Amino acid sequence: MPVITCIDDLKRLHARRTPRMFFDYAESGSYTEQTFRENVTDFEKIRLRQKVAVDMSNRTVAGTMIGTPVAMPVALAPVGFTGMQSADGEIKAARAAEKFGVPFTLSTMSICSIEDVAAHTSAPFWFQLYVMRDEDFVDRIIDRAKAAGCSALVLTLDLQILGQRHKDLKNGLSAPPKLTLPNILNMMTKPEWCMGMLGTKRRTFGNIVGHAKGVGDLSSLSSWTAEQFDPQLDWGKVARIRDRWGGKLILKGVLDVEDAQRAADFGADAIVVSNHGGRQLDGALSSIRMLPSIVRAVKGKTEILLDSGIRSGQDVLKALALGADGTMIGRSYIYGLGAMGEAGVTKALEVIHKELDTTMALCGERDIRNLGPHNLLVPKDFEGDWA
Ligand SMILES: Cc1cc2nc3c(=O)[nH]c(=O)nc-3n(C[C@H](O)[C@H](O)[C@H](O)COP(=O)(O)O)c2cc1C
Ligand SMILES: O=C(O)C(=O)c1ccccc1
Repeated sequence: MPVITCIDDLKRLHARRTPRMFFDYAESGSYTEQTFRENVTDFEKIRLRQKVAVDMSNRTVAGTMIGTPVAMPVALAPVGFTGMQSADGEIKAARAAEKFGVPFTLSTMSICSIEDVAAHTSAPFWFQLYVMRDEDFVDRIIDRAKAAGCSALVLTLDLQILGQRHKDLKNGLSAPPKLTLPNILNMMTKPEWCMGMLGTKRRTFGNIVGHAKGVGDLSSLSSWTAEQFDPQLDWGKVARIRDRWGGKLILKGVLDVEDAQRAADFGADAIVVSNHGGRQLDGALSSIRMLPSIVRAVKGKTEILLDSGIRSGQDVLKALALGADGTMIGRSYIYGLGAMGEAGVTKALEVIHKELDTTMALCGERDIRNLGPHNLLVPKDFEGDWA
């Protein structure tokens, strides 16, 4: 068993143990990948203020997210195809999150269905909705999430049409994977993954296949998305979904001050400041750079979560100190899942928890709720002078 000390170790192991098409899918951003890269490099530009000779005993990084206690304010973000990174991946990730005491979010585009995940966990999870053209399907999946006891609906607003990720087209990404000769040869070098997949029946989109009529051919994600996702999604339709759901609502993919204000006025319990991990609008600014202006506009009116680019506890601390109430991680836990299944997701959470706790102590803080701009050194031009 290799020694894992950081998220990057999990990423290397993920690349080694999981078929190329699925690792590449996770590791891609859209088009030139500028936004994907800057999500990470912009975190590096923010520096931390060291404080010494401060009592650091009895520390806590525990908090709450949308009113529920959490071991740390870090939720697992919705990730499509999770069950292709490792057999039954959504169940593994949900179990790891439950044991750790953080929320798990199940994607509409998951391999394990809502019902499957609910049957294999006991903590309520969050359900992420993509709005399809088929309103009956949308109504039914909302009802299914309610029936499964999901504690929040995460409505994703930044992907009605897919940003192109070049590698997915070259690899012929699909679930189940297309058995071309290069794919078969590559899979033969990943024996543990193959054994897992042979041992499960869950190899395609469990929330959709068998539930939506006329789903068609799912092998090309971009044309499938264009056919199935509702391009007319607007605030009116968001209201219809809010009313049908009736529970806690989180609006995901907000990257603009006016949109954040709209979401807050709309009564969202939380927003996720996100550029979808750099997978959608290439050229958008990083989420962390957009955070301060959104905090100034809506702090206290709706809970502010942030994702895109978090690879460490230091990154979580920076987001909280800049005013986020909580964070979500996507790739950081997917690397763990692809590397070592459920144990790898647990490892990712342990790594981030330990880094967050240590970094908080070295900043001279004992309670995560006391973090603020006083802990940071932010370059004067960080937010940029954009017209
Ligand atoms: C492989 C992959 C699949 C994703 N699938 C979904 C999805 O199905 N629904 C969704 O709302 N967001 C999806 N996202 C976006 C994540 O929820 C999250 O916003 C993003 O991963 C955050 O960036 P990070 O990976 O740098 O942490 C996906 C991200 C990745 C990397
Ligand atoms: O890949 C993604 O980022 C994503 O959200 C998605 C969209 C459509 C189908 C599967 C995943």
